[in-house]
Amino acid sequence: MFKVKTYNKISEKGLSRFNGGDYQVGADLEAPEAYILRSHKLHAEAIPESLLAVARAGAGVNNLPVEDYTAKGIVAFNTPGANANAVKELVLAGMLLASRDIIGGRDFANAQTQITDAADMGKLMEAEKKRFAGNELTGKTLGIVGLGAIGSMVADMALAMGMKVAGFDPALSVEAAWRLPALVERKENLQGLLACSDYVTIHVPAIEPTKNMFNSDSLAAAKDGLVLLNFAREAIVDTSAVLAALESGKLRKYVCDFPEPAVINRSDVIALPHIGASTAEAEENCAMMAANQLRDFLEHGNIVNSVNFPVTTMGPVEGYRLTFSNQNVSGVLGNVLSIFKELDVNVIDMVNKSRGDLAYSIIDLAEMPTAEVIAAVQAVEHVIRVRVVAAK
Ligand SMILES: NC(=O)c1ccc[n+]([C@@H]2O[C@H](COP(=O)([O-])OP(=O)(O)OC[C@H]3O[C@@H](n4cnc5c(N)ncnc54)[C@H](O)[C@@H]3O)[C@@H](O)[C@H]2O)c1
Ligand SMILES: O=C(O)[C@H](O)COP(=O)(O)O
Repeated sequence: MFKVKTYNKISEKGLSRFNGGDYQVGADLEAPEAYILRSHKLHAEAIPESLLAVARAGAGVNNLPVEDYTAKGIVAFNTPGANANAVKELVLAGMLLASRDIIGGRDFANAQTQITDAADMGKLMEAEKKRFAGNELTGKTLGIVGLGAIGSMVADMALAMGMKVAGFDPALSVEAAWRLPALVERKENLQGLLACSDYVTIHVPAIEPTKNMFNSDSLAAAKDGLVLLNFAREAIVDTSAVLAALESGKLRKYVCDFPEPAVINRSDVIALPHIGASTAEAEENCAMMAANQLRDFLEHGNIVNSVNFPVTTMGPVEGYRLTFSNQNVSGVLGNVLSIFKELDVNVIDMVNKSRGDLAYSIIDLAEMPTAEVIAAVQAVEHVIRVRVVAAK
């Protein structure tokens, strides 16, 4: 029996993935083996000894103490790309709302409750519509910062809208590069991207190198009248620099999914309450992916889409499987295999992968390892955590 503790509201379709397995799922569980959550912040919470894995149903993991998890051999998962389409669609909405005064026009029309005659209403609308005119997106340049799952979808969408697209992503993976449309013009630095763009949309993770990436220095390079869209995280943008740029006209509009008090109720800010991934489709996709990944790890020891462990898979467990994580230094695997030799344990198959300072191994054994074997592996220098899983 595995206990999976939930934080936030997780889609039922995702949680139903635990049906048919030996699982207890709920918000009030003691000594859980796993968490599944969305944006709930876990930095301040004690980490239970029982915890083996944490699945973030979503992309950003800045709400997780990932380094602490790594030190304890706890696997942190996210769900890459599972909510990207939802964010892409809201970016389009944000650009449209910033380009034409759709919200002002809606508010104006709704305010005319005193008019009862249709002809009078029509006359007023025609007379006042010039106040809400704007610009089209076609022909304008969109700069995309971060060309991963969301950034590449936004690029496709903008090209389909007839926009020119420029991108900046110094950490672009080969896989992400393959996904990018050839028409995206690659920029070598943020300033170059800001200088050529009418709209700039941010799709990078909140990590140390992206903290306050949009500050008074970088914004100074922007084309006058830029529309900046932040559907990534608050920490990436220095809000006081954004406010100064709005005052000076350097920025025309700031569209933001992570509002701070200083941006609320300004006519040049469109503030939304972190709804980029809040569609039924994205919530289901993320929850199903997170639950599937958790089950594969808890039942078989396999790891995909972790943010701290290497991808390590060996299919479903058919007999007896021992897994262990260790600091990535030489000799650990050899020492574990020596124990198997000494204690007469037959290895059937194995895989060993590393990622930075961490390594992880899955080893299929001919028999259930005894308590003596497990304790001996756990005692090997640099081994962090040992688990045994067996076929049902
Ligand atoms: N508003 C929302 O509801 C919502 C939804 C999903 C994701 N997000 C945020 O958006 C972020 C991106 O999501 P994603 O799914 O596209 O992630 P992703 O990992 O697929 O893409 C992130 C991209 O940023 C790039 N990058 C990293 N550091 C960079 C830097 N210094 N400069 C430029 N590029 C850099 C990476 O190389 C990668 O290509 C998430 O980390 C999360 O914070 C917000
Ligand atoms: O990083 C993400 O995936 C988004 O910010 C979505 O967060 P949410 O799951 O809390 O809506």
